Amino acid sequence: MSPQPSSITALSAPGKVLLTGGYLVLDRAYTGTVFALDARIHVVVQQKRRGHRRGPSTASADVRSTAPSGDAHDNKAEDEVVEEQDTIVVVSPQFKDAIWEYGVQRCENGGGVKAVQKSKGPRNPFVETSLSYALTYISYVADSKDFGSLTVTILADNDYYSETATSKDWSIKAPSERFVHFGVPLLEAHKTGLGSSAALVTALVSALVIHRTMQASDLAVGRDKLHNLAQAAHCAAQGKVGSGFDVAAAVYGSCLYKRFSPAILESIGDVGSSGFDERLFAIVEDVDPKHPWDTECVDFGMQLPRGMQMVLCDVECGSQTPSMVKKVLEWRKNNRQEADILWGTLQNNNERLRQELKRLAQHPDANADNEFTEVGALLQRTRHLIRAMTRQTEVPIEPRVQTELLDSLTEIDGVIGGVVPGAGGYDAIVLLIRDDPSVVTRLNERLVTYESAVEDDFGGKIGKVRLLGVRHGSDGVMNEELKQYAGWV
Ligand SMILES: Nc1ncnc2c1ncn2[C@@H]1O[C@H](COP(=O)(O)OP(=O)(O)OP(=O)(O)O)[C@@H](O)[C@H]1O
Ligand SMILES: C[C@@](O)(CCOP(=O)(O)O)CC(=O)O
Repeated sequence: MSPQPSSITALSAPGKVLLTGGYLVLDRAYTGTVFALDARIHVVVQQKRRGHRRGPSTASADVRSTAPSGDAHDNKAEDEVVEEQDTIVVVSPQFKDAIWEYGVQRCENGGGVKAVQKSKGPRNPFVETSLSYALTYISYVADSKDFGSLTVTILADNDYYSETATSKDWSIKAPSERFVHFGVPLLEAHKTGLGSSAALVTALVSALVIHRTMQASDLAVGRDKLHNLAQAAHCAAQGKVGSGFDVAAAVYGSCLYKRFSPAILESIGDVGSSGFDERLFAIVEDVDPKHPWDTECVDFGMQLPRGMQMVLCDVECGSQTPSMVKKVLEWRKNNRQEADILWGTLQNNNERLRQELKRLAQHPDANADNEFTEVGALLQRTRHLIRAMTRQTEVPIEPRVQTELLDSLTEIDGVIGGVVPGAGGYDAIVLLIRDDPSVVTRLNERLVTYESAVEDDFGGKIGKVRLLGVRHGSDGVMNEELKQYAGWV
């Protein structure tokens, strides 16, 4: 029997592209311009069973989170709890064998609520941590330890992953279907770098919190809390505190982003540690006077100027962002004077570019010739400075194969300019173009025969270059209608 509509909650959150401010945005002294995309990750939460917990009281069903794993007595205690447990089944039906089943463990001494994987197969840290964080917060604010059993379905728009034979086939056979099958396990799918984990964590924690503690209509007022919860869960799952621009875009949409002070999340501790639920509550509700949230998302929901569009080109490769970040930051530490000049000049130029985009968006008539000349010049200058950063840090931020690609595409009539977004490297590039189908046609024509002809300065290679279908989206997390999931949920 299908559940009643009121027992289903569906939300989605967008992917991102950091147009400017890569590396700079890790430091609060600088900013990043982040655009949300129309590629979104959807999460549908279905209530399977509510309020049926039998047997011992909640307190006696608590699990000792600090128990050594080999302890026979504690394993027995865990087994007993498993019988009582609510179960959460998470499925990502577009991928092979992408199903994770979790038991819900209530930890003692305010350790929170832990999602413990019961099914075999690889773990999914982003799903697992989002469940633990959201359930801990919900159980603290709702004063309820009873979640019932849930089924969670994750559906992602196509462009988060490179095409597979199955997804190509599927798109040809059913062109009007929003979601496709990829025919491979998730771990074998090549990500295109659009921020799937941030969109997933944001949509998942938001869907669970709304499902249990809010009305869908409360989304706008609850947005800051959902942001704080998603940042905390995303950092924990990644095992590091990044700048968080990807989560901010997933929550608020396109914006000028200034990061939060890392100290806000540094002493949260692990799920299960004593007092975790209070610490998480203080972070989500922003009530720690020593560490107030100081994220700045200015002009959120900002639009591109009328007549302009943004496209991305997948280069079928992918970069090792953490090692690149480590190297750039190390260089900056050891070359502070040079770095400050470069960082300052880049920030200045990026800010001018943002202001120009804003001016054009607010005054559509200011671009009478439809050429966006100043935007093109500012993008070229940003690239020039990024290439200086590449040379000085010896990190492939705009490696030669990407310079060649960007130069070649910028020559095309209607292409305003482009950059390697975010951390750069061999990830998808971003182009700003005139919003005219003929420009996309010309781009596709160039890409069909495009082959790199230079030797890369870092030994990198780009594969088949392909225009992704993704465009600027601007909106952050939002409620969704159920009918679009027919056949999947
Ligand atoms: N459809 C999905 N279903 C379940 N988990 C997913 C899905 N898509 C992504 N994930 C989770 O997110 C992880 C990928 O996140 P990661 O941060 O490495 O990449 P990204 O966010 O797509 O790209 P980038 O960080 O380069 O912008 C996957 O390993 C998986 O744990
Ligand atoms: C290098 C950095 O500034 C941007 C990384 O962007 P992306 O994941 O390549 O889109 C890191 C960060 O901001 O967390």
